[in-house]
Amino acid sequence: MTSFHVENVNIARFDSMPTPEDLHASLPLTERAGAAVLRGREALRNILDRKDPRMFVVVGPCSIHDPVAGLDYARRLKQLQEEVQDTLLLVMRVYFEKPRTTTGWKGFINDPDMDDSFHIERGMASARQFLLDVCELGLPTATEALDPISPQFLGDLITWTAIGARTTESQTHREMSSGLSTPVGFKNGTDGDIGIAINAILSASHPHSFLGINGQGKVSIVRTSGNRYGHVVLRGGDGRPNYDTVSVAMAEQALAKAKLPANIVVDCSHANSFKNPDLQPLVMADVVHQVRLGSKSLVGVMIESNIVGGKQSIPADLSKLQYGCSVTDGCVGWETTEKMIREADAMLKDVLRTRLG
Ligand SMILES: O=C[C@H](O)[C@H](O)COP(=O)(O)O
Ligand SMILES: C=C(OP(=O)(O)O)C(=O)O
Repeated sequence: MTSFHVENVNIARFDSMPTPEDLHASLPLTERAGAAVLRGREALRNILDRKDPRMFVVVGPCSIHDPVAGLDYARRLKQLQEEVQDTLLLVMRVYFEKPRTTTGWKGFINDPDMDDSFHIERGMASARQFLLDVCELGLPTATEALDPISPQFLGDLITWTAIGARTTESQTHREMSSGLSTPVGFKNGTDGDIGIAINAILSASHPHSFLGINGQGKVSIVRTSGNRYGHVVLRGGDGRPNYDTVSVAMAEQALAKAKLPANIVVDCSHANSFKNPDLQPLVMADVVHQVRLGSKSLVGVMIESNIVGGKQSIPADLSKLQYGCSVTDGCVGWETTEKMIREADAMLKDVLRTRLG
């Protein structure tokens, strides 16, 4: 035993977490929730394989911070899904992990009490409960996979995964994606570079071996078989949108050059709307218009939406939080969301027949 302090110099302490199996045992996947996940994944694969002419819409809050409001949102979305199911597959954004440009609240798993107490063990359990509740409604869910360990805890409840603009270039995230059970949308970089998303799709389509944990929480060599359902998400960047016809055509060319299927999703938020939620309907209408004009590569859109439009900062006194309003990026409110989706449904009705040819 030496007196040298050379290891974990900057680690204050380790606290234990339940294992993924422990959490699954206390909050098991139900028959109904599992069926919703499988149905949603199959529908997405069919859209990406051009066996289903519909578009998918990843829609919901920028981040979940209040499960009660989140479930209120999910119930509304479920009703809307029934109305538009012939043209659109709605997948609820259930984002618990927020990548920050510098610092800020990192989401419901990391800090469920939003007071820097960082009860990750409770955050993970509440996140699983929330996902179960949404899947029980029969709604498919979408999330950003940021922490490479989280999918072991939550992956059975996820239908679509995003790799964010800040992590698409990360080898860790590409390796993780190669083993995910869902289709994965890779965002272009924050600087607008779509090349990193194409490299990510290529990388994730191959098998990888890397370090991770298994269901018993044991450090393991994870060996994956590769994920062939990677696709690009255009989110704009460097202060410029990239959902216009020229940008979409350039993305199609880049995908063709890489011998990848032309599957493109447009994120109506972020740099595509200069983070101004009021502009998201314009982006969505433009994308749907491109589909009406014959675009076959546009398979989906993303909307940041909540019950109440806009955003709020996290107050020191949490009782002052406005119900149903984002604490991260600004969102469109529920009425606008309904209008955007109903208008898209109406615009797509007569063109879907021609999409599979
Ligand atoms: O979607 C959410 C944000 O755009 C992302 O987490 C970055 O946020 P930030 O720039 O406020 O840190
Ligand atoms: C962080 C997000 O997006 P991006 O990675 O495009 O910034 C998001 O969709 O929540």
